[in-house]
Amino acid sequence: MTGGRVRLDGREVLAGVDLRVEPGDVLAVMGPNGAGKSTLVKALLGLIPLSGGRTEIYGAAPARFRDWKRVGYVPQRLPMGGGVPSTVREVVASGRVARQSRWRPTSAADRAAVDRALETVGLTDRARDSAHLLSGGQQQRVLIARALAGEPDVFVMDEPTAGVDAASQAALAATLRDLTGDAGRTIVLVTHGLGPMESFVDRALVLEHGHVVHDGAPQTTMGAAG
Ligand SMILES: Nc1ncnc2c1ncn2[C@@H]1O[C@H](COP(=O)(O)OP(=O)(O)OP(=O)(O)O)[C@@H](O)[C@H]1O
Repeated sequence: MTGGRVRLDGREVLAGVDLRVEPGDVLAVMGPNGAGKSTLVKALLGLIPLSGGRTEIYGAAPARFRDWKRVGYVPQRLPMGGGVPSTVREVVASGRVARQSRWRPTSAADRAAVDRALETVGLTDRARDSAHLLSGGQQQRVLIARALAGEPDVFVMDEPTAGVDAASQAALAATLRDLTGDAGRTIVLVTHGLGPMESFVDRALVLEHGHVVHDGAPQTTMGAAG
């Protein structure tokens, strides 16, 4: 993103953000409530239009980007679709859609990836339940599993551990740590505290009032989970 600006309801929410995420970066986006963190990650993916500046994903403007299987997005909460209630497994399997085509519908590899993702977040035994009937923290784990199932190169996660209990946070941190390092995945995650992720997050971007006030090594005060 270069000079990224976003206006919402006449207010400048992102005030000219420059951010370059390199392959293999593990970046935490931090800052107080309302600083623009969610807006930033949505704008990076083209989910919110910029009012100034530009952003590219693997060299393409979001509207022209086609290779969505490379990107796994974890939104802040499960979108409440108005249609037929989906099971946990169906939501997780939707993370494979960008890998499928009319000519190559669900394969054994897809099913195995969904099984692995469910297992990783500890929801194998809830696979047939309606996702909307799960608790908030469980729904968060469903969204994480959906991104994992897609086996993307880059994960963009908006407060993945919000509302998730300590044991599940530690499990998620271990999963993310395995995706970094030699596995080479790129992670951009919004969080209020690094908590168990402190050992592998190598860069923190701190926003205040839509401005970047820090971009570099995480500072010790950022460790506390929040
Ligand atoms: N759709 C919208 N319309 C108008 N204003 C919005 C909209 N979405 C967000 N905002 C405003 O933009 C600002 C930044 O919101 P954003 O959700 O990006 O903050 P955040 O840093 O992610 O906060 P939090 O830590 O509470 O999740 C807030 O003041 C919010 O009220």
